[in-house]
Amino acid sequence: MTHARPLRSTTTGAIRGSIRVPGDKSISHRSLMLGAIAVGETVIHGLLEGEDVLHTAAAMRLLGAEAERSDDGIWRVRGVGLGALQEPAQVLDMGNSGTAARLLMGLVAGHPITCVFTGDASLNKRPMARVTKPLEEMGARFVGRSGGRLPLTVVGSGELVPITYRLPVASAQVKSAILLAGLNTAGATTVIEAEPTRDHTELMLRHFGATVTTQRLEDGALAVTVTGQPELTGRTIHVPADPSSAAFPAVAALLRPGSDLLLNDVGMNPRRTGLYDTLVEMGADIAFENRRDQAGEPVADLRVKHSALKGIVVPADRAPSMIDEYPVLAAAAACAEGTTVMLGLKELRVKESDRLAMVAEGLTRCGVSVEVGADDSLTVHGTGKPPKGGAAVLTAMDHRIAMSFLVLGMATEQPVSVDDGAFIDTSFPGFVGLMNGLGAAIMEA
Ligand SMILES: O=C(O)C1=C[C@@H](OP(=O)(O)O)[C@@H](O)[C@H](O)C1
Ligand SMILES: C=C(OP(=O)(O)O)C(=O)O
Repeated sequence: MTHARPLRSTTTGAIRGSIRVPGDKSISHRSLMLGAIAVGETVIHGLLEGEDVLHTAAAMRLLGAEAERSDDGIWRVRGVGLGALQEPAQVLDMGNSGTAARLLMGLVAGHPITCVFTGDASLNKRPMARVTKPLEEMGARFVGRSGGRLPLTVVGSGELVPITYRLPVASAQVKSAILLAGLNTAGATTVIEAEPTRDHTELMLRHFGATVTTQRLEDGALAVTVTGQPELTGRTIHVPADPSSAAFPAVAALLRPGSDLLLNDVGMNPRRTGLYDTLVEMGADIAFENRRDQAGEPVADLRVKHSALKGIVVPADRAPSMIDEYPVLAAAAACAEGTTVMLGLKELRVKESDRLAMVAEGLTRCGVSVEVGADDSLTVHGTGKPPKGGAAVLTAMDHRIAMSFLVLGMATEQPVSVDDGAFIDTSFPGFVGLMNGLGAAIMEA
C-alpha cells in the first residue's frame, strides 16, 4: 500500500437495506492455517478476501500448502499434514496483521523450519515478546531486533516441550499461538486465561479433529488444553459475517433518523458480542433474529433501527469481547446524550495504532469533549446533539480508526475526512461502496 487514500464523509439521510458484510477475519485466518496442516482438502465458504487474510493465504502457500480461490468464490486449501510445513524460500510478509503474524509464529515454532517474519510499518511496531516468550519456553528460538519487534526469525523445532502458561494479558492471539505450537508437540499444552477471549481457535481445532478441553480453575480462570499430535482432517467451513465489520453499518443506522437496516448472517459468538450488549444498554433498537448455528459458530440476522442513545459505563471486564469495537463505540458515544466511560482499554494502545490516543485526538478535532484517564479509560461527553465535525482526522495505518470516523462524519454538522482510507481493505474490502449503497455519502477527499 503505497498511496494514501483520503476520504470524506458527510451527513446523510436514513441507512436502509439488507446486506451481508464480509466474512469474519479471525475465523478466516484460522481456516487457512488449519486447512494447511490438515490432511486432505478444506473447503472454505465466505472467506474474508481482505488484505490481512490474503497475506495469510500467501504465507501458507510459501509454507507448502495449496490455497486457491475458484470462480464461485469458494476457497480450497490442500494441506500438507501436521508437522510437514516446508521451510519458506522467502520472507513471510504479514502486512498489517497482528493475528496473521502471531498465530503463524506459533504454528511454525512447532515445525523444524526457519522462517523470517516481517510486516508493514504498523505491524513492525507492535509487541511480539508476548508470543516469543512462551514459545521460547517450549523450545523455539527467535533472532531479531532488540525490543521484541518484527522483523524476527523463528527457528522452530519438531520437538517442542509442552507448557502450562498463564496469559499475562487477555489475548486470543497469544493463546492461539501457544495452542498452535502445542499441536505438533507431544503431550498436553495448556493456556490459562483469567478473562475469556475469543475461542475461534479452540472451536476450529475441534472441528478439524483435535482434542481441546477446558477446565474452570478455583480462581475462576479457564484452562484450555490441546492434546498434541492429533490427526487433523480437511473440513468444510462456513465463515460467518464479521461482527466487528457489521459494527460500522450498525452504528451508522443507529445514528441516522429513519434508518432500518438488516445485517445478515452475523457471527454471534458470545466472546465477540460485547459491542452489541453495550449498544443495547445505551438504548439501541437491535433485534437479533433467526439465531442459529453455522458450522460450530452461532450466527443471527441483526435488524437495527435509528435510536436515541444514552451514555453508560462500560466495564473493563467486557473489553476482550469488544476489543476492536471501541473506536466505533466512541463514535456512537459522541452522538449519545450523556457521558460514556469505557474502562480497561490498555490493550488498545498496541493495536494497528495507539487506538486510545487516536480516538481521543480525532474526537477532539471533531469538537467532542473527551478525557483519557491514567488508568487507560476513555470518557466521551455526548450532548445528544450532532458533534461539530468539520475536521481532518489522522488514521495512522489503522482501518478501524478510518471506518469509525467515516461513520461519525455521517452524523456531524460538518463533514469529517480521514487522511487515509486505504487500510480499510485489510478487514473490510468494499466498505465505501457498501455503505454508500445503504445511503451513506463517503467520497474521495
Ligand atoms: O485472535 C484474533 O483473531 C484477534 C484477537 C484480538 O487481538 P489480541 O489477541 O491482541 O487481543 C483482536 O484485537 C484481533 O483483531 C483479532
Ligand atoms: C487489531 C486488529 O487486528 P490484528 O491484531 O490482526 O492486526 C483489528 O482488526 O482491529
